[in-house]
Amino acid sequence: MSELFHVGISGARGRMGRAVSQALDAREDVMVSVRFDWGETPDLSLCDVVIDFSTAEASVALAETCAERGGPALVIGSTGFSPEQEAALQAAAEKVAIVRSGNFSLGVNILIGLVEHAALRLDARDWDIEITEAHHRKKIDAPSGTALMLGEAAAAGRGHDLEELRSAPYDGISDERKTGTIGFSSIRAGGIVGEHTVLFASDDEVLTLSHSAIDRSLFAKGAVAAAAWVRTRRPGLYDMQDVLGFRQA
Ligand SMILES: NC(=O)C1=CN([C@@H]2O[C@H](COP(=O)(O)OP(=O)(O)OC[C@H]3O[C@@H](n4cnc5c(N)ncnc54)[C@H](OP(=O)(O)O)[C@@H]3O)[C@@H](O)[C@H]2O)C=CC1
Ligand SMILES: O=C(O)C1=N[C@H](C(=O)O)C[C@H](O)C1
Repeated sequence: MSELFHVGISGARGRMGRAVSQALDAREDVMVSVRFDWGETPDLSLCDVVIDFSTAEASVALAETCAERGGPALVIGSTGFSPEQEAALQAAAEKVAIVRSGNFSLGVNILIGLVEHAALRLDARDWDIEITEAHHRKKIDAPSGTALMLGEAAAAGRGHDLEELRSAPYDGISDERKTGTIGFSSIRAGGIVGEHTVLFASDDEVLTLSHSAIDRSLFAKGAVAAAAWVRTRRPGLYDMQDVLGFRQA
């Protein structure tokens, strides 16, 4: 049996925190040493790794604390980071190992590769890209973290950063859409767990790639796998592509 390790859960009373707790219960090699939410000060010395699904602001504060004290390692699932907050995570990762992903599912991480490949093959002079995502009414950030990762993969396929190709949100009267740009559309309704569709559209045909999350335990299991992987890593900012071995050094 593998060596026992100690995990903290940040955002423990939230939807994902509770799912992570259940996923950890199913493992014999893990002990949950700390659970915390907003306003609570955890004893981080009790953890080898913290799994964090809270808010962007809380995740940055936690990463900075872990960087200052040289650990524990982190798995960050929160979404909705500003560019400044992304830079702060990057800086913290110089001192502590962090896996950060907007989606811990295997299917989405395979979809990322498919989208990059399709964007490379489908000429930007003919093919627009539109990413649609649907989530439950309680989700506060849009586009979702997953949609942004898919947008980054599409842009990378075309040799650009997302911000260079991103089309403006649609609302009221606007200019015509520039061919080959990447747009985002969001739905917030009911209890939808997570739906993502990447649509490639030319004047003649439409190619659709999509992923549906059936239960959020899916994300929790992926985050626990990331925790087992990251606890022995050197400082750095990693993602699920690293954990799954999809990105070789
Ligand atoms: N990467 C992925 O695969 C997935 C990512 N997510 C993302 O994870 C995040 C959480 O989602 P979800 O669980 O649905 O949200 P919830 O609102 O259900 O849970 C968030 C939790 O974080 C807690 N929290 C707030 N501030 C802090 C803090 N400073 N320190 C510790 N905990 C804090 C909240 O506590 P309190 O209620 O006391 O404020 C709450 O318990 C979102 O950003 C979401 O987009 C969600 C699913 C999958
Ligand atoms: O908030 C959620 O619920 C989800 N958030 C993640 C995102 O922003 O992409 C992942 C998943 O789709 C569920």
